[in-house]
Amino acid sequence: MKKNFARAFWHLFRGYWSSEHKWRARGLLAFVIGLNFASVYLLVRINSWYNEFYNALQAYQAGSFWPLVGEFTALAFLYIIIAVYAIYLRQMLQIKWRTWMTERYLSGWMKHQVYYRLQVLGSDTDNPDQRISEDINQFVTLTLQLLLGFLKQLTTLAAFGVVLWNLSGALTVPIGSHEFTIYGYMFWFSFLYSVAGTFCAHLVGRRLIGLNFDQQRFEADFRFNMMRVRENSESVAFYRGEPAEDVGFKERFARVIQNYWLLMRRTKLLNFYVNGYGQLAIIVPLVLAAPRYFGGAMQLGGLMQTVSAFGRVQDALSYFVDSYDTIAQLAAVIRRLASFTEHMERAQSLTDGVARERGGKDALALSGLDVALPDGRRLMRDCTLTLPAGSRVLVTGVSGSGKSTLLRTLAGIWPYGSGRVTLPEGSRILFLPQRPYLPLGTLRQALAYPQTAAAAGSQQAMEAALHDVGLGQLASRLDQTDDWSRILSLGEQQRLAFARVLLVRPQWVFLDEATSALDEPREQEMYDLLRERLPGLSIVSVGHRSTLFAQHDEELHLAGDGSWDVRAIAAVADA
Ligand SMILES: Nc1ncnc2c1ncn2[C@@H]1O[C@H](COP(=O)(O)OP(=O)(O)OP(=O)(O)O)[C@@H](O)[C@H]1O
Repeated sequence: MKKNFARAFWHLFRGYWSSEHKWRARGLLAFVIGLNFASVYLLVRINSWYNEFYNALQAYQAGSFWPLVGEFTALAFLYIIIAVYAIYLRQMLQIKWRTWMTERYLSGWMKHQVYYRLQVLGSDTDNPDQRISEDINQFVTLTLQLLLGFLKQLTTLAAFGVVLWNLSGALTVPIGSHEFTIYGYMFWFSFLYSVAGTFCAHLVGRRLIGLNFDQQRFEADFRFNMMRVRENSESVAFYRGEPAEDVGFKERFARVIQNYWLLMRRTKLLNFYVNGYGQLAIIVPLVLAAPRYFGGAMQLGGLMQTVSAFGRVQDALSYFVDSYDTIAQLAAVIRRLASFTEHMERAQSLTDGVARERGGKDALALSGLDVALPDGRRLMRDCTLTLPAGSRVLVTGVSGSGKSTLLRTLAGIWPYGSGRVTLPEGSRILFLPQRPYLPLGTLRQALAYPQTAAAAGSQQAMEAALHDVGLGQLASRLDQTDDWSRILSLGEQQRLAFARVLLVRPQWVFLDEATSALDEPREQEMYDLLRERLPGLSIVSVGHRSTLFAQHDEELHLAGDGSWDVRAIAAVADA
């Protein structure tokens, strides 16, 4: 498990650091590490300044006062510059790394229609949006934070450990008739103090981890509940579901508040402890060093330097123990990202069972085509068929017989099956799903999709296309940005999709229940429009309505058990 985890981390980590940006990235990282070392060095210098300064005060050396204040100012100034840039440059590295990873994941998610295949594979529970936006950010931030933090605190511990050791001298403790000498006793005490202190903080604070986790969960539930209502506002309004929703809201919000009270109480306890511990940390080194001070082995300067060094060693040690929370967080992020990466790689490497090529002169040819489900069940078996240019074929069959899946196979987005699909060479092909997708943005962008607004056609062509499909009233709103999939009725959206066909001017069009929300006269108008404006257009439609027969010449019927047959529509009508 640990080995897998380390491998997963390495897999996610190494990409950027061995990419084309590796030298700049490594250089920047080395520079940031160097700045961190420099800041520790300056802290050591400031720490020994305490010694000189307080000794000068104790000896009433007025002449040393201003030079020492000047030295402190210079050291502090340098420290500020270094501390600020260490953070600024770390963030720069963070943003570069995140950009690189995000771009990689976005292109991986888009490549080979992985965003769709993940759904087909049933791996969509992974919330790709969250993985790509939040988890990558967290992975990068936490990794750098831990890596640089560890290095810095390790250096601090080593540097101030030595300072403290040198300052402590030896403490002789008489026990019975024996005398024990503890060398570097201040160092050992600071060590024990931090370990014991952090352990107690853990005892008091560990419940907070679970409580915080629950808090996030309850907040998310509450938010999700409101989002559901927003998304389904019309249904809720029709049902007059406000009282039921109100109960749901209150229940979920009560959980948020209840847990927050627990969180507050536990935080109060922890704050008592943390503040007490912090105050004690001021007095403990003084008490420990006092015997040497009063014994004359140490001057005021040494005492003050000891207090400061004690604080640094203690901070550094606490950092290691406190980091377990961050490590746990990073571990969770790595687990989520690793499983997402694995699913994505699996989806990418899923080879299409059906060979797809361009070549048939103007004709669409299927040879030995099997369309299957992920579990191996065949929806269509051994289909060999040639549809010449200008064909108008209606695919029929009972619900669930595989009509849409056949279209997916022809579109090359369905990986399960075998055989060969040969698409007409050099023809433009367009697939229209039942629910047209309208991207965010202006109506012009929605109309142009999947082309860009600039490539789709002139203002005139767009307006004409809207008029042709009976949406002339929208022509003046082409540049209006809105949530068009909410504003337009499903029937209007379907007509917009027909306007897209007029703009793309394909030679082949595949319609998957693309007129299901239109009334029959409108449906006929749309088919007539295609015939009139795009003569020679080949049409393959999926649909249930009997009126569709009149728009097609042939019927491809799927029986649902894998068998299929093609018949001329006239024959169907005569029968
Ligand atoms: N991603 C998937 N994973 C597993 N099975 C699926 C998946 N998508 C579709 N199916 C199954 O494939 C079968 C055919 O579905 P398809 O949508 O092609 O049918 P259809 O003939 O178009 O139905 P309808 O007329 O109801 O639209 C159904 O039994 C469906 O449950």
